[in-house]
Amino acid sequence: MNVRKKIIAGNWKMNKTVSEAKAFVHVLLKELEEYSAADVVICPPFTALQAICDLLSQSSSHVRLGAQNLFPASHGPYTGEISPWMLREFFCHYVIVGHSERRIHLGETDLFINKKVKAALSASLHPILCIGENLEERQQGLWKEKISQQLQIGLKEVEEKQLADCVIAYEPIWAIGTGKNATPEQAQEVHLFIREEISRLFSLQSAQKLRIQYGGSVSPENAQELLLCPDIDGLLIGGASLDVRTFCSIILNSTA
Ligand SMILES: O=C[C@H](O)COP(=O)(O)O
Repeated sequence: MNVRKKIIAGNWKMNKTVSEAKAFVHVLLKELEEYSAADVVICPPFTALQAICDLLSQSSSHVRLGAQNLFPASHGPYTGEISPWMLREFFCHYVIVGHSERRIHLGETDLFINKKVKAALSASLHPILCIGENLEERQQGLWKEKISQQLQIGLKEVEEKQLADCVIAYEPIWAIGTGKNATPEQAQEVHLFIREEISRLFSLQSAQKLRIQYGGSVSPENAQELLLCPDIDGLLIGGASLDVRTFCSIILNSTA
């Protein structure tokens, strides 16, 4: 039986001022006052973490805070970077690592992402490790090799007991922000493959416990059928998480 609790996360990317973030969270907390069916996570820009942390600490909601990135060191001469311990100050529970936008625009490699995964875990943060193939790799039938490599290197030296604190997000690059989501069949095929790879790298038991999110053009129209797939345990939502009513409708209509 699938006992994995669904996890719906909103990745705002480089969007929203602090006042916009506060207005969003006020409505979110009201809409989700009684809600606990899935874990809900908001990943705002660093600048809004303090304000959202304050709002969440005054509420009894189950909404969790996540960051969009971290640097794999506790402190030091890394201009412009944020350490895992700084994120802990805002009671962040989750941190996105390895998002394809950072891999593409900032040249992040699997090895560097692996350092971030381990840094997050050592500070008791839950890394959301993003993986996924680009259009060319999909068209050439190379997605298995790509995903296998991202998992193998991204989770290198992660202990099996730490894997329980990780979330994997499958985000096909060709589906991000394009309005062309992976079909439930395509996503399920990859999620099952990810679980098999995790079983190979760790154990069947750990693979069965691991939560695997789908991300890429999730909308109120496609969220429910994606979440009905047996190996899809949640969603990592970009564009559709920016409007609070849309985000709430996805959560309430697809996980209640
Ligand atoms: O982290 C979120 C993903 O990149 C998906 O973004 P999107 O929902 O705008 O396609």
